[in-house]
Amino acid sequence: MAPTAIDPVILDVVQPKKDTLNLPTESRKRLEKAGIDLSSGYPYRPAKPLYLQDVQKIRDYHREHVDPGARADPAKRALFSAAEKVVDLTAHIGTEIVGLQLKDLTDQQKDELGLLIAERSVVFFRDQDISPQQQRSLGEWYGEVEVHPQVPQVPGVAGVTVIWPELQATEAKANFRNPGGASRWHSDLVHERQPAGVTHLHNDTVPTVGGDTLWASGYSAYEKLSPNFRKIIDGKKAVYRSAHAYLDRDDPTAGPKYVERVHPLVRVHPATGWKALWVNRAMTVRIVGLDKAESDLILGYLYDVYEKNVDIQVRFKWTPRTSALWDNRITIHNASWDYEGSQPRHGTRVTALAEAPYFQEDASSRREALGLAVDE
Ligand SMILES: O=C(O)CCC(=O)C(=O)O
Ligand SMILES: [Fe+2]
Repeated sequence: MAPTAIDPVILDVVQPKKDTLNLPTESRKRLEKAGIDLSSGYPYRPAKPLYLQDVQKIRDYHREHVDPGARADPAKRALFSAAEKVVDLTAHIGTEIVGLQLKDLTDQQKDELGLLIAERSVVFFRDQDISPQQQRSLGEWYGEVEVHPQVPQVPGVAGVTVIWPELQATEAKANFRNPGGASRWHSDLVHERQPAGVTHLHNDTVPTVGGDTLWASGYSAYEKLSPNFRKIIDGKKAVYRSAHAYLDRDDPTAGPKYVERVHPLVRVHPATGWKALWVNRAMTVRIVGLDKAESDLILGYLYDVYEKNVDIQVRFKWTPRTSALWDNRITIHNASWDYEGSQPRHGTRVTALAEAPYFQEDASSRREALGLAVDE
């Protein structure tokens, strides 16, 4: 049966507006240097699949995931000895590496970087000379590179998505009071059977003022909870839903529906073995086994702990050609839209999918593992 009522948001996504925006000069130069064909419009926007049933089938099977960070030298000698400087940006989260080009990392350094990202949650590299193709190759090291059914992509390089807030604002209204999109606390691709691990965003053009991105630590959010409260949520599961909605082939008049998936509320990172709170306000629907009112109350509290404790967050000021690599298993993030589209911001992004989230009762917390004071 043909759909009779299609949500305009979906229509926008499947029927691209062609080239109404100017690609920022430095972004264009980078893409042209990489041999990207811009002649048929930019970005490339996949139109299918459009139906929930089709999207649900994508990657709905088990894949082995061996985490590169889990086999790395814990001292990260190859990475650290080659870097000019390694600077922690806050005590809990965020490290900047100076003097290395991501495209030139050895296999050993890539493993060690995987472990550093797992420990520090997000790692930054400024002044990178990296093509979308090199970005995808690096992403493949950390897991299967996700190819999104709807999100705009770099033409000819499947799996490299385009993060261009100006473009996104043309699809879903954004304004100062309701910026929407990535400008709210979230984590990427939670609806996948094996959700996002390492995501690498390379911003080639950024505003001179504003457009920062914030990350918060899921390890530390978990450790902000009392030991008794941790016992309540340990082992619980929740329903997570996709950022994008799709038409239901069996019920096309019902409006857009999300892909939903059940995962643990607290998960363990395979490289560090530490427990992390894994919720986000944008995409967690409910805790399985609780009444809605109970679930809403607990989730609301967990979001607050995660979003409001500034000591477990990092706020990063971008400069052009900076790469950020973060681990979605242990963080939430939020892109500030304070510049309100007044200046261009453009980047390319690759996400590596990781293991199916798991919980392990006897796993430690980060503070326990680091020998810091706990439970006070
Ligand atoms: O634009 C940003 O800083 C982050 C956007 C985002 O949420 C993402 O790339 O997953
Ligand atoms: Fe995101």
